[in-house]
Amino acid sequence: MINVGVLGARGRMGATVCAAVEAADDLALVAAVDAGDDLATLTKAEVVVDFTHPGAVMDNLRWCVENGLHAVVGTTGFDDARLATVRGWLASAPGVGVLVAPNFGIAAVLMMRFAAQAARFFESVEIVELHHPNKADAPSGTARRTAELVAAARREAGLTPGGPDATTTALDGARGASVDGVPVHAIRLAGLVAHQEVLLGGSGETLTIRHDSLDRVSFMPGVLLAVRQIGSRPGLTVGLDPLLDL
Ligand SMILES: NC(=O)C1=CN([C@@H]2O[C@H](COP(=O)(O)OP(=O)(O)OC[C@H]3O[C@@H](n4cnc5c(N)ncnc54)[C@H](O)[C@@H]3O)[C@@H](O)[C@H]2O)C=CC1
Ligand SMILES: O=C(O)C1=N[C@H](C(=O)O)C[C@H](O)C1
Repeated sequence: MINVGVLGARGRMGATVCAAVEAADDLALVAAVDAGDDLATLTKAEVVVDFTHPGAVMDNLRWCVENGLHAVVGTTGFDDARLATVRGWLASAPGVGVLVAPNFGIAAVLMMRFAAQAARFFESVEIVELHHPNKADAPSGTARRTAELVAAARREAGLTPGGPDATTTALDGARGASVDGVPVHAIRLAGLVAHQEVLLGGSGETLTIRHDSLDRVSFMPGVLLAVRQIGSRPGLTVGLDPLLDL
C-alpha cells in the first residue's frame, strides 16, 4: 500500500486525484490539503501529488523534498530555471524522487511525440491550444512543451522553428505568442476541458494532430502510474515518457 497526500485537493484536478486514489486498491489517501491548510498533515504520506497553482508549486515542492517525500507534480509553470532549482534541492535529498509532467494524459503524451516526429517534414507549424475559461496560465504547459519539442526537432533538421510569415502589420496577439520560435495560440471557451491542435503545412497538403481531454479522468491513469513508480525513480523525471518506455 502506498500512502498518498494531495495538494490542491479542493481544486478541479486535486479532487479528481483524491477520488482516483481512494478507488485504487493499492493506494491510500492519507492527506487532502488545500490553500491555508497545515502542510504537516502530509508527513503521513510517502508520495505527494501537487495540482495547485504556478505561484504556489515551488514552495510546496521544496517542502516535500526537505521532508523526504516523493512528489508527482502536474501543476504548470515549469521552465528550465525552475527545473534546475528542483535538481539543486534533490542533490541534497538522495533517494527522493520528483516527477514533473505538463500533461498526464497518455494520448496527450503521444500527441506531443507525434508532433515532434512530424515537425521536420513540413514548411510551417503552429499550435492552437483550447481550454476551459477558468485556466490561470496561457499558453498551456502542454503547448509550451510541444513547441519546445517541435522547435528542437526542426533545428536538428536544419529548419527554422516556425514557418514563412509575410505579416508586416498586426494587432497585438493576432499571431499568437512565440514559444521557442513556434507560434502558439490560446483559446479560452466555456464548455471545453483541455484540447490542442498542432497544425503542420507543406506543399499542397496539411496535417493536423489533435488531442482532446473530454474529462479530467483522462489524466488519472498517468497520475496513478507516476504515484506507483516515483518511489523507485530518485532524482528529477520530466514528463511521463520514460514511464511509458517512450
Ligand atoms: N499535468 C497535467 O496533466 C494537468 C495539469 N493541470 C494543471 O494543474 C494545475 C491546477 O489545475 P486545476 O485543478 O484546474 O486548478 P484549480 O484552480 O481548480 O485547483 C487548484 C487548487 O489548488 C489550491 N491551492 C492554491 N495554492 C495552494 C497551496 N499553496 N497549497 C495547497 N493548495 C493550493 C487552490 O485553492 C485550488 O483548490 C494548473 O497548473 C493546471 O494547468 C491541470 C490538468 C492536467
Ligand atoms: O489547466 C488545465 O486544465 C490543464 N493544464 C495543463 C496544461 O497547461 O497543459 C494540462 C492540460 O492541458 C489541462
